[in-house]
Amino acid sequence: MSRIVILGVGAVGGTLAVKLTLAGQEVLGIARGAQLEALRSGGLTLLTPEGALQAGFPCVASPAEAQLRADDVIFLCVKTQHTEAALMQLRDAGLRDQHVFCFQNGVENERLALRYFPNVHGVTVMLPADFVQPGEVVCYGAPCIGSFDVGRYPSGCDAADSALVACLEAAGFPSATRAAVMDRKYGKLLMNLGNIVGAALGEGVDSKTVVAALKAEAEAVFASAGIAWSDPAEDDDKRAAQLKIVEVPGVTRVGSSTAQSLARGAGSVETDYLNGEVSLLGRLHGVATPGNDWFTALAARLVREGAVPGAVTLAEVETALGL
Ligand SMILES: NC(=O)C1=CN([C@@H]2O[C@H](COP(=O)(O)OP(=O)(O)OC[C@H]3O[C@@H](n4cnc5c(N)ncnc54)[C@H](OP(=O)(O)O)[C@@H]3O)[C@@H](O)[C@H]2O)C=CC1
Ligand SMILES: CC(C)(CO)C(=O)C(=O)O
Repeated sequence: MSRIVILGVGAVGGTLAVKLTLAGQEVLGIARGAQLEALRSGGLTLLTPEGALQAGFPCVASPAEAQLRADDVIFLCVKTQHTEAALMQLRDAGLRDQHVFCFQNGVENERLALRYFPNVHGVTVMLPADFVQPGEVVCYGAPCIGSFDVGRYPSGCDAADSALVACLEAAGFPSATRAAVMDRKYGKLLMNLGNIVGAALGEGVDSKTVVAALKAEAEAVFASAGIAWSDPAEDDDKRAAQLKIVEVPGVTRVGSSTAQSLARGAGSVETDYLNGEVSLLGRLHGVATPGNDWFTALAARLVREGAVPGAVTLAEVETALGL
């Protein structure tokens, strides 16, 4: 397939860059900060349950330096709070009708992208990976590192989706086109409501009751809003069996992408577009979402205070949520 430009070479973008490069695909990374320096000097190392992989690929600091081509395919792999700025950079760099694939959680990225670009696709990302050290990503999925559903936004599938699925499969990611890809992304959003819970409490804490309360609010909101959703883990037994979270020897998993943002001191988290999406929909459709509201506010507080994962006690959460 033609050149793939990966905007955001972190956990998801970095994993894709290494696996696609090793499969012979032309890749250009767009990265920043210490990660850009590390990628330029030593490439990216991917630690997986089955051993380490390493790849070098060209990297630039912004879309303006990418010399975008008419047939480039863009992978958006930044967290949602960085999407608008990334889209502006792409537009200023001359992006027009090239296909943009949102390899991101939440359901807002595609809508943001479609305001500026006509060919936008959603991707459901099943790929548990940590990015904490520049130059290194750790993947915990086995026997496959990750899997994807791909489809046009808001719905449908086209030749670009099929070409991408073939390319992802050739790189070792079980993938499928899906005409209703956003149904899947709403289902994935339910899973991601627990991101901030694990980040706040720390990964070892039993937070099942808390997460179930957040999901129940979201399901009530989806029902009132008439939003269809499907569970990405349940309705495809074959692919579910292909990806389990397992240990990587010598490494302790940090946790969700939200926990990693706190651990890295990244200065922002994605919660406004995960739990905050539920709050927004609740307000639009007259459904109370006190648990998701509370965690969205908590996330902002944790960022403000420079907190690390595990800074909050279960007792504080249970009191706040009345559990
Ligand atoms: N990590 C995971 O296990 C999973 C993540 N996801 C989703 O995938 C998406 C990406 O997450 P993830 O890979 O974890 O994120 P990361 O924070 O690991 O990687 C994103 C990278 O993009 C960089 N970046 C942001 N804006 C720009 C820009 N304009 N130009 C260049 N670089 C930029 C960030 O830099 P900086 O750090 O300086 O902000 C960071 O290095 C999110 O929506 C997430 O929810 C989905 C499934 C699993
Ligand atoms: C499902 C999970 C938690 C995998 O790590 C994820 O999507 C994320 O980290 O954002």
